[in-house]
Amino acid sequence: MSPPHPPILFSFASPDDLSAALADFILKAQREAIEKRGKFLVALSGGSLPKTLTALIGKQGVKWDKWQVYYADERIVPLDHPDSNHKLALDTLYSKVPIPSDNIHTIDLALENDLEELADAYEKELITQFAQKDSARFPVFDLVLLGTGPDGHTASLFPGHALLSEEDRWVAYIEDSPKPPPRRVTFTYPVLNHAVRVAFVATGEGKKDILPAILDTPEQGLPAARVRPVHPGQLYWFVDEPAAAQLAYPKTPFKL
Ligand SMILES: O=C1O[C@H](COP(=O)(O)O)[C@@H](O)[C@H](O)[C@H]1O
Repeated sequence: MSPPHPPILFSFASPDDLSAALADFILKAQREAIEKRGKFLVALSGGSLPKTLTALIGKQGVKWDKWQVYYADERIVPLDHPDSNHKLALDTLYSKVPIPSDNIHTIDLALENDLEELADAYEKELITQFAQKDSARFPVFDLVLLGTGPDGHTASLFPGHALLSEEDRWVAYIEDSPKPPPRRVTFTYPVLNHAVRVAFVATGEGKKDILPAILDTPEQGLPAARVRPVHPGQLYWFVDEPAAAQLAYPKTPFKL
């Protein structure tokens, strides 16, 4: 099997420039996905990511009715709680665009007392979506959008955690997240690393110390550095200048 492609790093002068380029990138991914399978399968993160998607609001060509959106990770709190990744995406994006609510796949909080069951139920929701055409062992998202914390975690995969070695489950749970809230569910590497494309987005000075550890010395094995989609999948990094300040990794001029 061919080795994974190296990550492609795009750096932008400002968060607004980044957001505009990311919107064009997403639109291209959407076009290709709809041509290929009639829908656009996207996984979203929480944290600082949703606000980088606001350039999609009102953008020509976005086929919101074709999007099927899942969460790369979610915190076990009510869906209208300020810590909920869904609430963040709803407030920042969905409430401002015509995406059908049936196309947004949230966790089932009726199962919150049994996280194994809750994670299984979310995994089944993926199986329903992907079983139609992809008979592969893993779901193949058209686009996974990730962030990384200052500790190098991504989704809810934290440094040194046992979940970094999960090879079978698509959705796993943790009850000891070092970042609150402690109870969460997360996609595992088998899902993240079978996507057609994965894009990390990192903005601001707060990310400048961790990015070299992820991109320049990936052998350190930080959770974000372990995202390497299998061939022919492609990994992209969208960063702004303050986040990129200490990176040696070569930048590629942005083009679609
Ligand atoms: O807890 C989380 O953190 C990461 C990174 O968040 P950021 O605010 O530092 O960008 C986020 O990607 C993840 O979805 C979230 O649950």
